[in-house]
Amino acid sequence: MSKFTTASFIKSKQEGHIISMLTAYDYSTAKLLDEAGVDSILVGDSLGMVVLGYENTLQVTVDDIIHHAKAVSRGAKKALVIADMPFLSYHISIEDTIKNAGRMIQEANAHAVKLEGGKEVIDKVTALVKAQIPVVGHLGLTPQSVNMMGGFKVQGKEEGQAREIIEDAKLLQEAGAFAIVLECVPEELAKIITENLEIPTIGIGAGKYCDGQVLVTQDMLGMFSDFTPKFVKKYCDIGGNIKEAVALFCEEIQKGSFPEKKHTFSIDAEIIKKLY
Ligand SMILES: Nc1nc(=O)c2c([nH]1)NC[C@@H]1CN(c3ccc(C(=O)N[C@@H](CCC(=O)O)C(=O)O)cc3)CN21
Ligand SMILES: CC(C)C(=O)C(=O)O
Ligand SMILES: [Mg+2]
Repeated sequence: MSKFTTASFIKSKQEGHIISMLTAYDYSTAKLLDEAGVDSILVGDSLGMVVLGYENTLQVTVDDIIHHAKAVSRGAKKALVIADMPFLSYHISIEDTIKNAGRMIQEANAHAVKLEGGKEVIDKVTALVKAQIPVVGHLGLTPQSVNMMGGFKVQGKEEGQAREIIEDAKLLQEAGAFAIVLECVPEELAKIITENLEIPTIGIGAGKYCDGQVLVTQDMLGMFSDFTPKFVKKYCDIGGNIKEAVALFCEEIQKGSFPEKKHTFSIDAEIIKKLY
């Protein structure tokens, strides 16, 4: 069991602790995030873009998420592990939804699942909670709807759409979600939603009033350069460090300065003589 639980989410909101969440797709990254003290790790379907090189998240499968969530769960000792439900894994039927989410818990050891959408997924959220599977909602820019939204664009700038997001957030809370990710919505709208809810909001491109913040780890470490959303802050330049290190390796093996004596193994000279 994780040290940071679904109950810790609600408690954090009540006590003013800002919930930290970052993505991970592998064991060693999860271990680093966990050791650094992150509250929660999301095995996001951004996996498709960051790790698998797809153009969007639509090709990611349940098996993909399970494969990576298994590795993440082994590396996360304290953090709460959330598995993203991929495109079409919770749209067809309630039965399929519970089976797919159940696999995230049973096979991958995730503690909770996240799914995108508001009123259109409420029946699925209710069924999952009834099946004892904790659910995180996701509103605003929902990348699995990229073909409906016509791109990755900020959501909720018009009154009607803003009201819809506020309403969807309330519905998700009523259905039993324990947190809601708000992606790419205006800061003042995220403030209203956060004030209206008892469950915490976790923002990504949603400003400072949310109860928690989430980023894609490769974005904040400077390891992903296909695009950089406005909401990303680069906390370091691991990508630059990797390029420098790799260039140095290539140069040193040409020059013969790597490997050195200390990187090699020895053998008795008598044996070598016999081998010639
Ligand atoms: N590496 C990575 N980071 C993410 O945050 C992320 C993913 N991948 N994949 C899944 C979704 C896709 N996301 C995205 C992708 C692009 C923009 C983007 O380019 N937005 C523009 C325009 C916003 C507007 O003005 O409407 C921006 O400037 O931020 C935003 C979110 C967020 N998620
Ligand atoms: C950006 C976060 C919230 C996400 O859904 C993902 O990484 O897939
Ligand atoms: Mg996602």
